[in-house]
Amino acid sequence: MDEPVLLTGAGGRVGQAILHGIGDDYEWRLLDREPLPAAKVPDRVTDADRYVADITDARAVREAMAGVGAVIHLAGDPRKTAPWDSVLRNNIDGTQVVMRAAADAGVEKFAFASSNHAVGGYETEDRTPDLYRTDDDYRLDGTELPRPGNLYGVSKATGEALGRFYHDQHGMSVVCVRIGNLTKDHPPREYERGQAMWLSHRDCAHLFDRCLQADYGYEIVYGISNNDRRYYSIKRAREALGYDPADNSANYTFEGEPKAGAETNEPETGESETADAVDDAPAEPNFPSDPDTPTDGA
Ligand SMILES: NC(=O)C1=CN([C@@H]2O[C@H](COP(=O)(O)OP(=O)(O)OC[C@H]3O[C@@H](n4cnc5c(N)ncnc54)[C@H](O)[C@@H]3O)[C@@H](O)[C@H]2O)C=CC1
Ligand SMILES: O=C1O[C@H](COP(=O)(O)O)[C@@H](O)[C@H](O)[C@H]1O
Repeated sequence: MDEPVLLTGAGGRVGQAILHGIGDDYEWRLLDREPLPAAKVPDRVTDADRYVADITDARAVREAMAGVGAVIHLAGDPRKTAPWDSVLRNNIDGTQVVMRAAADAGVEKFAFASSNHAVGGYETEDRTPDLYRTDDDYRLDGTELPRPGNLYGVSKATGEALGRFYHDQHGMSVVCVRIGNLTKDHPPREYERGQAMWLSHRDCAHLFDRCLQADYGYEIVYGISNNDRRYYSIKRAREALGYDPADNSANYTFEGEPKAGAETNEPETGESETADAVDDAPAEPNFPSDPDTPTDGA
């Protein structure tokens, strides 16, 4: 794969998990609408490779895209309660701008941060909470139709469809990663659903590394760790990308503490400035809420 790799939304939680894991392995171009403090930027990235821009600004995105070999596209509104105005602008329009610029620039590989919320509607009343438990064998595997449970999920399903279009019409390799629930050092505490879809930081970095390295056409995969308790299959991620996750939420108690004797090998990342910065990331990031627009089904 040709470098550099453009990482949009580089300053956020997922972006920082990726940079903390594989920040030294690629030549990066980082784009975020917020300026990134030095602690969030790998040493080798020069000022010229840092873009403060909004992804809906087509001219700025085209400039950042020039000469890029691959894209990891994370920028957007990550809130499951996000109103339509925001997901329309940041997640749908923004994703189209980035994908179009990538296709026009001849980018080889494009990894899109989709979400579990693109298929949240499968978590019906009769399936839950059993679905979140080890002895339930129901699995979504990425071949099912999207079934969003909120407007944020609709925007992610739309991003997946845009990816299909840019693959079919322009030949760009596109992988849509339906990310589960990313948390650092331990699975979400006291949250069955979150523990079933946990994605550890190092598995996140490894998964997006595989998105940059593997050969594929168009794929939808689930981005979760190797959790015993899960309702998303990671078979396709293993087969198409060579994903080989290291972590498993079963090695932690319901409260998120490592179980005695279990291999809780998600390394403590507290020593890293970059990781500390991630930990401090706001749970509800920088998006104004708009009471006049619907947030159906949050
Ligand atoms: N954190 C998680 O567990 C999950 C995240 N995702 C997706 O992964 C992506 C990243 O999520 P997080 O890192 O958690 O979110 P975050 O809010 O921590 O990071 C998003 C970053 O994108 C930037 N950004 C937002 N809108 C932008 C725009 N219009 N132009 C330029 N930059 C913009 C923000 O400044 C921020 O640095 C999102 O697309 C989200 O929907 C999907 C599933 C789970
Ligand atoms: O798409 C996303 O999903 C995760 C997990 O969803 P939740 O319903 O369990 O909170 C969420 O944490 C993240 O912010 C969001 O972007």
